[in-house]
Amino acid sequence: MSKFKQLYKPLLDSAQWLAPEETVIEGTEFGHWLLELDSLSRRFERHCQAFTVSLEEQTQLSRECLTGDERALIGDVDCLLRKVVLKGDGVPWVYARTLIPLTTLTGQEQDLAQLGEMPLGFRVFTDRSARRDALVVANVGSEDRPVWARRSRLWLNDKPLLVAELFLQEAPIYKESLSWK
Ligand SMILES: C=C(O[C@@H]1C=C(C(=O)O)C=C[C@H]1O)C(=O)O
Repeated sequence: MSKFKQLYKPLLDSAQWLAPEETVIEGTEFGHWLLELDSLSRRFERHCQAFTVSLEEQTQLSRECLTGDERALIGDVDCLLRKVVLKGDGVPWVYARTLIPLTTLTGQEQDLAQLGEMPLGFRVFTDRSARRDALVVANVGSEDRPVWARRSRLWLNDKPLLVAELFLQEAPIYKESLSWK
């Protein structure tokens, strides 16, 4: 089992999601990252020479495996599960887990199943219909050493997908000297 699966999946699974206004993130530097409504990949690109995605796993997930929360957000449907690690200059920055309902993988959106190592954000945010909502955040670390995660729903042509992201220790969001841009 890969390190990512072993360490990061349980962290994301344990997240107690909160609305941003219920947390301390607003007005902070890292808050600007967590609240990004546009593409996170595009923003990361501005903080490294080479932004890459490594595809850890892509499998089909039966609707019975969804949590109640997930069902409420994307429907009671079978999904494609995509797990990736986003890297800046080879350093792991984010572990991301995306649920793409099979009902979303229709028409123009069929290509979402074939992204491979192309960042999902590059595909989604070039589409004019793209939008993000239902954004929640969680600190899965401690108060002294926060490890931030967020979950949000993306819409493409009114079809949903659900992305959960865990911001790893080396991610630029923790670097105070870097202003958000
Ligand atoms: C959703 C975005 O895409 C990023 C890329 C992902 C992928 O390739 O699977 C997953 C989550 C995101 O952090 C984004 O850039 O905002």
